[in-house]
Amino acid sequence: MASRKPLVAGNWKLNGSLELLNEMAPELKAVAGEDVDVALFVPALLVASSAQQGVITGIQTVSEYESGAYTGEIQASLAKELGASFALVGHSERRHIFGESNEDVAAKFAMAQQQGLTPVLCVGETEQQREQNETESVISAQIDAVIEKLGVAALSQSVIAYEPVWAIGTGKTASPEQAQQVHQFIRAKIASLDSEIAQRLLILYGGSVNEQNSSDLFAQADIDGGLIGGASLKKDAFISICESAKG
Ligand SMILES: O=C(CO)COP(=O)(O)O
Repeated sequence: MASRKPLVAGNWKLNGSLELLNEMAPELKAVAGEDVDVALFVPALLVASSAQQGVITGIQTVSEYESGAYTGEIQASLAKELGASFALVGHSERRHIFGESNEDVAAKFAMAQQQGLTPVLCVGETEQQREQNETESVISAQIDAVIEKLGVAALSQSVIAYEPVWAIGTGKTASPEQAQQVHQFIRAKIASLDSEIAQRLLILYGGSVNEQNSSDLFAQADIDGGLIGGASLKKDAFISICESAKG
């Protein structure tokens, strides 16, 4: 079985500051190492500073357009040039607040990859969809949009983040068993198309991860780290979450 190096990534969303970045960067580099990769999805305007300080850096969204008359959009190629290595695509806040469809997300995934960024495809169901037993079909459709556009091989250069919408920013974490069940479903779904890609794929969990619950979540067989919102803005909490992902 392929061994997977855990990745813990902070998603600062529309929060944080240059000051916080300067304070956290040295400590994040110190905690990262052979046992865990640590990344930060900072607001776009902080990407250059974060990367210059040697932090593995991601951008929170990219435009599906390469360049041109699209005022306000974020150019994937420029994020790459400024030192980003990852791009979040399809975060539930982009899907639900900004109306991004599965097809939009697949287009952003394609553009990120085309420009040399590793896309982190966020998937997850709402509370209502879970209650109606639609979790697997919703997540399948979110992943299939990418596979239909680019083929399953595209997933070999990507990361998937399972973030149940009902667990984001609510303090209601999925239990380790609930999360593992969905992670296992995602890996099995991809394995049915390509087992090697599935074995190597990092699948992160996100949604109210904190320093109390991270160890149990990360101990699950198919959970390869986390995507951390609120707790990634608190230095000590975030460092302790990163530590807990080490074997
Ligand atoms: O959306 C998230 C990370 O992308 C999760 O946010 P919280 O950790 O604040 O629930």
